[in-house]
Amino acid sequence: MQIIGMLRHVAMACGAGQRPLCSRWTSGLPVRFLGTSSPQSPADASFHSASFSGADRPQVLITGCLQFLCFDFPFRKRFGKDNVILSDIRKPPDHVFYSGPFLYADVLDYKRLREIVVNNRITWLFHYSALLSAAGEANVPLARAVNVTGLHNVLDVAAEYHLRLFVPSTIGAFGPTSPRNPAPDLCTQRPRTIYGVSKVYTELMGEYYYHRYGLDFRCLRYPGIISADSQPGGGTTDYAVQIFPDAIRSGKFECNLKASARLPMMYVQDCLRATLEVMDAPAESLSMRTYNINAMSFSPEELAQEVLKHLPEFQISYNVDPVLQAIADSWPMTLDDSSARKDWGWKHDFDLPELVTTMLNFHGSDTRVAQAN
Ligand SMILES: NC(=O)c1ccc[n+]([C@@H]2O[C@H](COP(=O)([O-])OP(=O)(O)OC[C@H]3O[C@@H](n4cnc5c(N)ncnc54)[C@H](O)[C@@H]3O)[C@@H](O)[C@H]2O)c1
Ligand SMILES: C[C@@H](O)[C@H](N)C(=O)O
Repeated sequence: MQIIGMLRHVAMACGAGQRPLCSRWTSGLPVRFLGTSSPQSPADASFHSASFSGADRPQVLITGCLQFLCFDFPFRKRFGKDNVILSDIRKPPDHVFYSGPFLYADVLDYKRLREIVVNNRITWLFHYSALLSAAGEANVPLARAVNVTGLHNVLDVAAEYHLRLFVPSTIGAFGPTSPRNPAPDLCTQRPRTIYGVSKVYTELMGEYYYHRYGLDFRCLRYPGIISADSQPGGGTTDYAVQIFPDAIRSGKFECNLKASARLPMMYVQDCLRATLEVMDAPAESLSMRTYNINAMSFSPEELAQEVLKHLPEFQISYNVDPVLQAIADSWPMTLDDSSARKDWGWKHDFDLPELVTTMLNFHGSDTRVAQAN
């Protein structure tokens, strides 16, 4: 029903002339990108994968790259500095602006996305723009626009230009009626946040475009991602990022989730490696288009215990936010990622002790540099 509703919405928008490129219809579906192409079978879909070989380096576009997940380093290292275009609607900091191509790209602007893809001969697209769980509940219309309408634009551009498309999903795509320990790849998914609903829609639409148009869509359900490079962007798992700078700077941390709120988490380096690995995987090795990936699973209490091993004076207190806690309660405690491990060899490197050592070292050296300056 949800998909039909969305398609109806697109149909109405086209009828009202809001989408100039949406002028033709096939089998009752919007075909702003279809031209004369006919539906492709999944077997045809592997054609797109096979076309990237030898010296044929992917030309990469990344949307929404400026906030939490810092894609610059591994992606440019992997594909070459000039072959990766970073984009966002925010103003880039110096280190991003001077490190390689950066463009303004609002994912709500379909024509601009097409222009960037055509002018730069883009072949792979990583679509990261989104509003996260807490930010989405704070502004549902904006989350619906960026996470759903933005996704429509990206899917259509990717299908039109035969791009390989990666879009992350999340543990937030599960809901209170999903199995929690662990959540398998395929199960009931009835999330209660606009973020989760938009990500289930992403998974289904990507799979649909794969079957219907042969789009090479690949998707991973990320756990809560922990990185030291930037500020978290309004998620339920943000506490597990903020605890480290607070522990180093003040020796204290006030947590907005319960001590026992256990969630799946992953260090950013594992997350980005998984993303590159699934994009590199031969199409024939993928038995599905959306995979769970798992690394560690911990509660605030357990994370604090691990921090205490390094900082014996560290104190954690709890001031539980009921909205965030309700979201956390509806998410899995851990994910079953056996299919990712079997199909394309996924294996995480960072468990809780390595994560804590790495994060504290990063913020410790950061603080020491700041003090020295
Ligand atoms: N951070 C996590 O723990 C986590 C976990 C699971 C999945 N993910 C997924 O990874 C992706 C990135 O997450 P994040 O933590 O970096 O999010 P974030 O909120 O920190 O960053 C999102 C980026 O999207 C950009 N954006 C917003 N509106 C836009 C628009 N109209 N056009 C273009 N860009 C726009 C923002 O400027 C921002 O830079 C999201 O799709 C999210 O669902 C993240
Ligand atoms: C889990 C993830 O999708 C994001 N960090 C959030 O909490 O919303």
